[in-house]
Amino acid sequence: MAKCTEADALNGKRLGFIGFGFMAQNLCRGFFYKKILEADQITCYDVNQSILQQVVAEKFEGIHISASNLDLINSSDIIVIAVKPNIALRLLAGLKEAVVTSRHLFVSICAGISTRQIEDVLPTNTRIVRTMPNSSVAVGYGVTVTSGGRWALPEDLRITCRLFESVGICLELPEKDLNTVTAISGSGPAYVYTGIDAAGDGGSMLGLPRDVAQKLAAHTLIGAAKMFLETGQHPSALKDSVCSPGGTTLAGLFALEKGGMRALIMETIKSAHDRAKELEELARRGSNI
Ligand SMILES: NC(=O)C1=CN([C@@H]2O[C@H](COP(=O)(O)OP(=O)(O)OC[C@H]3O[C@@H](n4cnc5c(N)ncnc54)[C@H](OP(=O)(O)O)[C@@H]3O)[C@@H](O)[C@H]2O)C=CC1
Ligand SMILES: O=C(O)[C@@H]1CCC=N1
Repeated sequence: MAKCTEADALNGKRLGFIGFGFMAQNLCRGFFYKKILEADQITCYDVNQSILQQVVAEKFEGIHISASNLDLINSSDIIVIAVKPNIALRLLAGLKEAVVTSRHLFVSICAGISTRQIEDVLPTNTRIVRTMPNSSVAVGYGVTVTSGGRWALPEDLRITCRLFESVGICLELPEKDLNTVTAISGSGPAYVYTGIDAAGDGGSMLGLPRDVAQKLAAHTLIGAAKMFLETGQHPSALKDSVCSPGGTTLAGLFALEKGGMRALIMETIKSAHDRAKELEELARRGSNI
């Protein structure tokens, strides 16, 4: 598991987003927040031009808006593919050959789609890095995993990691693991939000203001995660240290175990992984169902 750092890898690079929906905006917000790129270095294109103009004016002043994906590629060095998986391959296959040149690096954030699928629709030798970031990049606490395609150079992985490391942690793993990563950290924020929401309901049921209960739950998550990461102790040992004999925690854990929490989390990850694999096949057909 390689961790990447490269201080000046992004100097002067121009970054373009194909698709400027939730995730592209999260990334852009993170890059702005961490001041990793100047607004002038970023270009975006989205089919929803009027919404795009409004979003850029309100949140990302100074970034460029392209008139088409072709224009965007012409004016960018690093192209982030940020459309839905079922759209990506057909969109890329529709690009004229001459538009994609050896100076371009394509960075896909699409769930399920393999580097081989992208390579197959772009000119031979096109450099591609597949990534799986998560939405927390927006606040600088993202988790991203990268994997290089057949023609990606070590420098391409360094640049990509530099980019994503600026908005969280970034690891490089073999591509065979990317669907599992998607199921854990890519989709993970949604599981966590559901847990915070449920804690809000539980607290509220007992008379605590819902927002207070949600905040307690969120900070408890941050604290427990930091304890695990910083002490290096096994999660079971940390759990045991909270459980006083005959106390409240074991009473709560008993309810969790009866409800099948462990199996449920494992099943959740397996289901999301299996869906990522399905997306690979669906992308081939240009379908999402
Ligand atoms: N959301 C997340 O937390 C994460 C998402 N991802 C991946 O990121 C990608 C984008 O997801 P997300 O941001 O959630 O999706 P969104 O639907 O919010 O964003 C995609 C955007 O691309 C637009 N679009 C559609 N066709 C084109 C086109 N031909 N050219 C340019 N833009 C186009 C869409 O418009 P329209 O809506 O009109 O179709 C939409 O605005 C997906 O592949 C997903 O797997 C990865 C990690 C986390
Ligand atoms: O739900 C999805 O398919 C995308 C990929 C990971 C997070 N959102």
